[in-house]
Amino acid sequence: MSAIQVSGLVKRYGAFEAVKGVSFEVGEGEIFALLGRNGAGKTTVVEVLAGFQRPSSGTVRVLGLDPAGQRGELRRRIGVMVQEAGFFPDLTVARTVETWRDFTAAPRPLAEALDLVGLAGKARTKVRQLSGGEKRRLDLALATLGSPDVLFLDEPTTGMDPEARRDTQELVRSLAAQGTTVLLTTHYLEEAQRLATSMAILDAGKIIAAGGVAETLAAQNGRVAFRMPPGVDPGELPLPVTLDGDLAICLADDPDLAAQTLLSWAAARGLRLTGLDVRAATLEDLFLDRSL
Ligand SMILES: Nc1ncnc2c1ncn2[C@@H]1O[C@H](COP(=O)(O)OP(=O)(O)OP(=O)(O)O)[C@@H](O)[C@H]1O
Repeated sequence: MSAIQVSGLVKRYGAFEAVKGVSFEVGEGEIFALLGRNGAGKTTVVEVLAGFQRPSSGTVRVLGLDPAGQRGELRRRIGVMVQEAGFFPDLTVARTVETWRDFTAAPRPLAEALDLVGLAGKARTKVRQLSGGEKRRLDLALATLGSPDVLFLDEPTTGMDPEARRDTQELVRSLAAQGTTVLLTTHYLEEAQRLATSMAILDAGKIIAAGGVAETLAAQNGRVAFRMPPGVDPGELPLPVTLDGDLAICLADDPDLAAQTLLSWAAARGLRLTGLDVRAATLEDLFLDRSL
């Protein structure tokens, strides 16, 4: 059974339709990334799934439950990390976690909760003295306190330094390996590519691309870029290119083969292709292609 099912979800704020008929499913233990630029509707979808907002129409199920109608039951089984956590600034990190433990069924011990997110050394620090990235980590400690079956992470690594981001990604991966289903939103396409098994790209409230990350990328063209040798007309090249200044860009489903073809062509003419850059498709390419 899918852990998350979204079918024809519409969410209106007054006359404004923020989510316009979105459908997707997330399997148990899967990491699913919801991508999209600012205002695409990602947070709205998470809020509906977590039971903070009612859908205007459409059906949403999390662990087979209706988040709006069965919120109490669902709350024990999900963890939510939202973009702006409402901490008490004068409580210490330890007190904050202890307070949350009181409201959580079968919570992790305090030390384990802090250790999990790398905040063990900050137990006695007041929340208002934490950096932005440390606050995100505290938020993650609270979201994972009850070892939830489904974890919603809205931009979990925003504001974190590269090391904390890596640690958080590692934690998300290990939680998923233990069976937790994770739905995350992110602006970092590289993060989605590294973590998620499937994804959907939202644009202005609609899904414009969705599927398995590996399959979607395999269907996307890779890219060969190089500086145009002086005096060469693009029409002379063995493969079609587009020009960006003197940078020639060739899109190809097999970029290694395209690079070989171009290099052989250049070698036969005694030319060099400087600045040669060959790479497989990334989510970034897909995102730029689809949101034009
Ligand atoms: N409570 C609300 N009332 C009115 N409009 C809202 C409300 N919440 C969100 N919106 C609008 O709905 C749209 C989607 O917002 P949402 O926060 O879901 O986007 P997002 O993809 O999460 O963006 P970001 O990446 O900036 O967090 C935006 O245009 C936003 O202004």
